[in-house]
Amino acid sequence: MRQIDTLIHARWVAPISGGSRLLENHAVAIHHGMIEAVLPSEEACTRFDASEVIDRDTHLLIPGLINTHTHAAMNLMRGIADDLPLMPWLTEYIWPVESEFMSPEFVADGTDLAMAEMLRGGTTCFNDMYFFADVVAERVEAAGMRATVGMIVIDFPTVWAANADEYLEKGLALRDAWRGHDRISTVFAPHAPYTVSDAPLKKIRTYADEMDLRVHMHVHETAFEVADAQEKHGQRPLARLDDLGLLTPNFLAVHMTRLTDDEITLCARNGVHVLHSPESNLKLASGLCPVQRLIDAGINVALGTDGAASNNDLDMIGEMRTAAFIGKVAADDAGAVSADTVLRMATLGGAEALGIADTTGSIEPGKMADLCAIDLDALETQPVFDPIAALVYNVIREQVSDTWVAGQRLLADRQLTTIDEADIKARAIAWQHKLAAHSKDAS
Ligand SMILES: CSC[C@H]1O[C@@H](n2cnc3c(O)ncnc32)[C@H](O)[C@@H]1O
Ligand SMILES: [Zn+2]
Repeated sequence: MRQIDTLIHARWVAPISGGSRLLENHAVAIHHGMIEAVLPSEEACTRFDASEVIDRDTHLLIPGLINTHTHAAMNLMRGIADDLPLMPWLTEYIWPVESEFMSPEFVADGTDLAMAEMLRGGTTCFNDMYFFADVVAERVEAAGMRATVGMIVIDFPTVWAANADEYLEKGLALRDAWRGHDRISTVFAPHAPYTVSDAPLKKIRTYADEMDLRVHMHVHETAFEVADAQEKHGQRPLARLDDLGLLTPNFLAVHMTRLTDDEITLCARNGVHVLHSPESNLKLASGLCPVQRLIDAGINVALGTDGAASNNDLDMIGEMRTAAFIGKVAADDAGAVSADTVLRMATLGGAEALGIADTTGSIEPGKMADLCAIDLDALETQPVFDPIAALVYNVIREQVSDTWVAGQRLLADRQLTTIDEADIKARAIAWQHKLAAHSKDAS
């Protein structure tokens, strides 16, 4: 018998890749953080002697969910300014609060709160875009999560950097500091076409090509953005980004509403990935992303929540349901954006977008054990004809029992193992008192 670290027996396993849609009564064998085998439970008992055996006999085991677009620390601004469209939300509330309160402490506490929420909802990896990315990386390291951390650029001075060159310098220093880390990597993160000028975008394009790094950017979020770009640059944002050479397989375009057929063809031809954030798009009334049309054109569409100030949660299970529902309406077709499609978007599609699909995103030997167990035993989930459909159309995130990253159980029977829940809750409430005067309700 082979000695291994962990054997997880599950009622169902959805591996996402490898040919089987759903396996019943299977086990996942884990050693040194890596998946060693996925095999029938009975056979696993004869082949492996595990130090830890975990039975999940009413559960569905899926790859850990990958939140491909968020601003984790914005969890501290959850509910500060609701019921507003993007630009007034940003310019009258969010940016003023950020300019007054942004600090390493804010980012540390906000990121911890976000990671606690994400792990409790089955998310194992997130792609972040925020200030003090050095602090984000340190908190991710401490919590044991996986993340791609944004080397942000925005063309106005903040407490993080004075100008685009300094943002880039700090980003590249961050990349050097975390290069080769097994769970943390860096991506360029220019904020949006309307906040970053041509010169820094050209530099980012050159660096991204040279270093083969992803470029994560809000694009075509609203009709206003598109109209404003036409007025200021004489062309729509995607056309400008294309002229700047940014539309490549390294480009991650967040939001992507108001797309023409030609723009979809352009993105497909250039291998652009789309990071779909349906709840933020709905709440800010930004617009619809034509997900099924993008998929039909051959574009990889992944899923993200955006920040908690525009969502107002980091619930990837809820986001899957919303993506499926709104995707059907956008396509005028109940068969569009199926449960299987959104589960793939939230797992392997996310890993492909972030360039980490050799490490995570599916349950197969050789990948890291980034996993999520969901208990389907709840009365409200019965009867379970199809566990994947139940997950997308019925389950709530409180049914997530366990979350593993690289084989480490970061949520065990709904208890976080690396983040102190009571402490982070108290810190969030302390920030609420500091920020209270800036909330929309107070004005
Ligand atoms: C440069 S750090 C990130 C920057 O983005 C702001 N932000 C958060 N959500 C959105 C969104 O949906 N669209 C555009 N900008 C957003 C955040 O407040 C930071 O300032
Ligand atoms: Zn965003």
